[in-house]
Amino acid sequence: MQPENLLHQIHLRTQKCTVGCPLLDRCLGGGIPCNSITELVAENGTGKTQFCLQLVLYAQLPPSRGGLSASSLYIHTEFPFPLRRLRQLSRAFRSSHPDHPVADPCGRVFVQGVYTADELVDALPKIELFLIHSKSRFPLRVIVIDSIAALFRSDFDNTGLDLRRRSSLFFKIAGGLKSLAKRFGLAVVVTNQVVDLIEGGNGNGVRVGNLGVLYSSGRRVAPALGLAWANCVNSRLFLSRHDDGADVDGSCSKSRRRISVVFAPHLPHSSSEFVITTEGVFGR
Ligand SMILES: Nc1ncnc2c1ncn2[C@@H]1O[C@H](COP(=O)(O)OP(=O)(O)OP(=O)(O)O)[C@@H](O)[C@H]1O
Repeated sequence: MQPENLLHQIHLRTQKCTVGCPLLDRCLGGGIPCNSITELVAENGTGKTQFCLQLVLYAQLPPSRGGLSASSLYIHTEFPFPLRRLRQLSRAFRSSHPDHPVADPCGRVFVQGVYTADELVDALPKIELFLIHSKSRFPLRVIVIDSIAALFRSDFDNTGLDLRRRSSLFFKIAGGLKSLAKRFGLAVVVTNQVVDLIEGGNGNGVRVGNLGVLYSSGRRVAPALGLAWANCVNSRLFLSRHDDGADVDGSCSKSRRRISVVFAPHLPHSSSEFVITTEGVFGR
């Protein structure tokens, strides 16, 4: 067997979950892969949460339509959970899939608030028990953590001790999630924020993935949580935003949004523009 055949087989065997748009699925090689952790990284308001909300609804579709016939667990780390938006997307999902057998798709999304990294570590064995004992027609196959960065924003100082404690928590959380993902065939998605990089500097001097530099809203940015966390995720997708200026009536500004593959074991570099509408997130 040649190495490239092996890679081809792994790629074919990994089930993917549609993100709810054929153009975006194509850019992502079929959707969000199971058995691994995918990170969405972007500045505030770019659409990370919109992607995740759409994913947990579309995961309910059968595999013949790109889904996993699955329920999802949405762990939110910032208050409040966007329930109204989930309901709005759910209505759009229902009208585009009138034959979907579930009357209320929101009922297949379990929502849990977790507000510290230690709480998340404590939640992992409970999620494992739930996965072991769940006998649902729609088994839990998607876990979203929105956002992982928020768990590490406070409570940690810039001392050696705290940095070690932080890295150790990264590895505990990512190790636990990866093990669950592999054992139960889960698609795990985590969102991460960005920090501004000082113009002229080269960040931490380490290039991670296909894109040398990341720009959003005209600013050079880098994923929050740094290199230790970058090594914890399998795939990283970067969502960027570029404002085109104010509308004619001056009421609001239009944003062009783009999703790009920074690194992924199963994908070359690719990218797609996308828009967010009342009905959801769509590539174009
Ligand atoms: N009902 C809606 N109709 C159209 N666009 C919407 C709607 N709700 C949200 N949006 C768009 O989604 C954007 C917010 O996206 P989202 O909350 O996913 O950002 P985010 O990247 O998760 O930000 P944060 O890091 O602050 O959570 C809004 O700026 C708006 O453009």
